[in-house]
Amino acid sequence: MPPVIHVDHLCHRYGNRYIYKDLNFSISPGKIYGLLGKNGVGKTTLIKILMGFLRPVSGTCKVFNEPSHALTPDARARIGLLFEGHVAYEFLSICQIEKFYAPFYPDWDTGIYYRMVDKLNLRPNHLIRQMSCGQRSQVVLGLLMAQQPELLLLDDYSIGLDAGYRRLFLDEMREYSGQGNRTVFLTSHVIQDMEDFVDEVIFLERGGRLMVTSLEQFKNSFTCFRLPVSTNNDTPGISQSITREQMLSACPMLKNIEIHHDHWDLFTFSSGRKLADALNHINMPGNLLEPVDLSLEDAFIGYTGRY
Ligand SMILES: Nc1ncnc2c1ncn2[C@@H]1O[C@H](COP(=O)(O)OP(=O)(O)OP(=O)(O)O)[C@@H](O)[C@H]1O
Repeated sequence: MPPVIHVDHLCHRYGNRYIYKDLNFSISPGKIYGLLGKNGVGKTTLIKILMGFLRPVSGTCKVFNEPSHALTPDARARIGLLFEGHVAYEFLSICQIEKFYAPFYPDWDTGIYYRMVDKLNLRPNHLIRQMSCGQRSQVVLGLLMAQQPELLLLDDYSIGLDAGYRRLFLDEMREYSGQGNRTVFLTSHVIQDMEDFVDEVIFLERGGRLMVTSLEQFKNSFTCFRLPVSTNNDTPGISQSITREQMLSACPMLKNIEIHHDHWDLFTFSSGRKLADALNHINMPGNLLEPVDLSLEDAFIGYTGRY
């Protein structure tokens, strides 16, 4: 099956500052993809390119095999967009906004829209700008679901939502993605939401390095091991005189190290055995490594670093 999104040698810059020089990835239909990366790496920029708000400086970004900045109306009608959690046209009421959106989408289903917004128990002429953030997200859900899009692009759907509304949103998305070959591509700063939700994660790092992997594969292969720090050189552990940079350059299989006062957390894609051997080889106490359980958020911070 052809990819839903195909990004090839994508380059973008603001002024003379490059955000990415050579970004490449593909998105297959029928899966939920979560784009993860630290603040400022270029997630929103990528979403803006995918949504056609920005034209890439060079390279291609195709959605349904058409350049994202020049999509035909037919291709547009297959895509549901949510940008930074916002619903546009807040001056409209619940029923007015439905009438406004409907003609743009050939598969529009008014019943789906009202199934979502009826949960709010508000009058149809209630204005969107007079709603709470969570209530608005219910209208957003109704507008997105009624389009019955094949691809949903969601930028920061969780802005301002409490845990209950976030859960509601994700439940609807899960139901949506379970029907046919529907694809979701989302960003969120709430990593724990992604843990039970996404199939694939796309890690974007500063400078445009990118890793696409299944969530399961990432959680199975990216691990953390704890090494105690030797206090006053009389307890077993890593010597206090060694720096993080020395350790990283002596042991290339380490992706990252977090230093705490009494221990180091070592993040790696290697097995405990291989890491222990590598540490022993450079006269570090590899035999003291202890595996650490990681949530997706821990793994994300371990992978990308804190700052
Ligand atoms: N219009 C613009 N002009 C100049 N620089 C910009 C513009 N928009 C974004 N940037 C810069 O590009 C970089 C990437 O921004 P972007 O908003 O894509 O990051 P992000 O990964 O979405 O960040 P966050 O997680 O904080 O939302 C940032 O350093 C930002 O300051």
